[in-house]
Amino acid sequence: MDVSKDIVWHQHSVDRQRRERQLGQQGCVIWFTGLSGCGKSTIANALDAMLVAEGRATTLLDGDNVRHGLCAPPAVLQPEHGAEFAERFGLGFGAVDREENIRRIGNVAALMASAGLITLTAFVSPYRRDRDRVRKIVAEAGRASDFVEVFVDTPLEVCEARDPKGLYKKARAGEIKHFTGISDPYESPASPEIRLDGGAGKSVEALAGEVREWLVGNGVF
Ligand SMILES: Nc1ncnc2c1ncn2[C@@H]1O[C@H](COP(=O)(O)OS(=O)(=O)O)[C@@H](OP(=O)(O)O)[C@H]1O
Ligand SMILES: Nc1ncnc2c1ncn2[C@@H]1O[C@H](COP(=O)(O)OP(=O)(O)O)[C@@H](O)[C@H]1O
Repeated sequence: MDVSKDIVWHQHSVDRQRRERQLGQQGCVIWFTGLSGCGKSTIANALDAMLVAEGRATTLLDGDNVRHGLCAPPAVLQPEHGAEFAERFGLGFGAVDREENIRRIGNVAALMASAGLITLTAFVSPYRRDRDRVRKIVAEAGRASDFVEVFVDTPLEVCEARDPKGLYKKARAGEIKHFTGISDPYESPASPEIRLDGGAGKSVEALAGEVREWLVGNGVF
């Protein structure tokens, strides 16, 4: 039985253009990607604060936070939902789990952009194919220019020296499997809209400012 045939798209009376007119802006997705510790969350957070101070409507989705709820690991789901459910829907860091993590986030981000929000996301998102799929989802929900990939290009040595959560230390000790940059790959974006030099001594505000300048310069706002 093909259940998908029984699911029909519902056209709502308030469309995207109406929501965007009301907010006085166009929705988009600003997708930060990079190694753990490269600065994604901090820079996205600073940009978010800048945009909100200018009166723009934004939202910020962050890997660590989303993995507490929408994309929780099996151990978080198990007490409430049971072992079978947790095993089926809980997400870890293997390639397929990351694929599903980014698929869920990508769809949520596209929905938020469709509601007219400037949607900032901060996920490691190490696989090019997963990021490209999100680009496609976001473009299909609106315009091709709605997806802006921001590669926070910080050398592994710098990220590892920062190690604010002690995760690199654990990964080196073999206590965390599939750790990006150590025991798992990171596929750098081939042609991101924006590349930030996260390890060159620039301040977080300067890097967030670079993204803002690009967005204004390229007519995203
Ligand atoms: N194995 C492994 N690899 C990478 N990161 C790990 C891992 N285990 C835990 N963490 C912590 O989880 C955060 C990354 O979650 P994401 O949802 O962004 O990852 S992914 O996009 O699905 O690859 C990441 O957050 P950031 O440091 O903010 O990037 C880490 O704190
Ligand atoms: N441009 C920067 N210069 C100096 N320290 C930074 C810079 N960007 C981020 N940091 C610091 O690096 C650490 C990791 O940043 P974070 O935003 O948590 O990275 P990610 O979200 O990519 O894991 C934090 O302690 C943060 O304060």
